[in-house]
This record gives sequence, C-alpha cells and structure tokens, in this order.
Amino acid sequence: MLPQFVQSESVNTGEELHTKGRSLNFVHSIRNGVAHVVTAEDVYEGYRIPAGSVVIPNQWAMLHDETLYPNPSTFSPERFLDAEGRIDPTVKDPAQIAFGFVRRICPGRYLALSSLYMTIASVLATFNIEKAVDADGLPITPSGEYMPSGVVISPLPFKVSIKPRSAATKAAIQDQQNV
Ligand code: HEM
Repeated sequence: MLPQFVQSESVNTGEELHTKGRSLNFVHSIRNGVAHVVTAEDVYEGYRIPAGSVVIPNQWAMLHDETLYPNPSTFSPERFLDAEGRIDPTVKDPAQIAFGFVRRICPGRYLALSSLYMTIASVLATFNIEKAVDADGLPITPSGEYMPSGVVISPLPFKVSIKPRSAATKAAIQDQQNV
C-alpha cells in the first residue's frame, strides 16, 4: 500500500510535484532524547552526576559524531556497508542511538523501522525523486538548513521534483486513489 501523502499529493497532476516540504514528514528529526532522572550518584568520564540530576541525551550530537559517521550531513547510505555491500558491523547502527537507551528504550522501534522500510521502499519503487529546477532549468539544491529550534525539527522548506517512475506506477497510484 502506498503512503497517504504520496497518493494525495502527486497523482492529481500526474506530472511534477513541487512541494515546500510540507508533505515530506519523513525528514523530521529528533534533536534531543527524553529526560531521565538519575536515581543513584554516578561518575561518567570524570563528571560526578548527583542522584536526582536530570539527564537529557543529545542524540543529534551522537548521530552527527564525526568519529562514528565522517561527514555526517552527507547523504551516504553506503557508509553502512562493507566492501561486499553487506551491513558493516563496525559502523554503529544509528537505531542504537535514535530510539533511546536501556530500560526505557522505545518499545515501538520495530514497528517504526518496519513501517519506515515499507514506506521508503514503496516511494522509491513508485517515484523518481530529484532536485526541482528553476525557471532556467537549473537544479535547485536544498540549503540543508534545519529549523533553528525545537525538540523535533525539520529542514527549512525546499522544492523537490517527485514524478511517477512510469505509466504503470502512475496508473497504480490513480487506482489507489479511486478505492
Ligand atoms: C522513528 C520513529 C520513532 C522514534 C525515533 C522513537 C524514539 C523514541 C525515543 C528516543 C524514546 C525515549 C527513550 C528513552 O526514554 O530513552 C521513545 C519512547 C517511547 N516510544 Fe518511540 N520512537 C519512534 C516510534 C514509536 C512508535 C511507532 C511507538 C508505538 C507504536 C513508540 C512508542 C514509544 C513509547 C511507548 C515510549 C516510552 C517508553 C518508556 O518510557 O518506557 N515509538 N521513542
């Protein structure tokens, strides 16, 4: 099944969709984790953390750690693969950071990862996603800038071109809309 935002946005034109990012909800990012209270005094790398302290993990910083992920803002899925194209176990799995830690780790993580996999696979199988072009036909590169603040943040609005990959995928989407 295709994700709802794809069905509703792109097929009415059937051609090119320019969006200001409002339907691209999958690009939201969590900047900070959930606050926890330390129940017993602890020492971490020389820092004393008294009992009762509130600790907020900075998952954004962890997921942008250059020592774990060089050039972290570069889209580079192959960074997670070894020379044979398999998952490289020496590169830390971002899911071990994004969903929190130990006892209160997100119980919805398997549902979230499966849903994202199906959504992204459906979108990629159905659409060509490319940079939008300006009036002169030149590609517009998104700034890559994010909202300045917020626990959950999104990229600043940007234009993008989303087109059905073929007449067959276009017809399949239109069929879905008629259900
Ligand atoms: C990509 C999607 C998701 C992300 C990035 C995410 C991330 C997180 C994070 C960071 C926490 C806090 C963990 C901590 O306290 O250290 C959390 C908690 C939680 N999440 Fe998720 N989550 C996602 C999807 C879901 C889904 C789909 C569900 C339910 C179906 C869910 C249910 C929960 C619940 C119930 C908690 C509270 C757990 C507790 O405090 O014991 N999450 N999630």
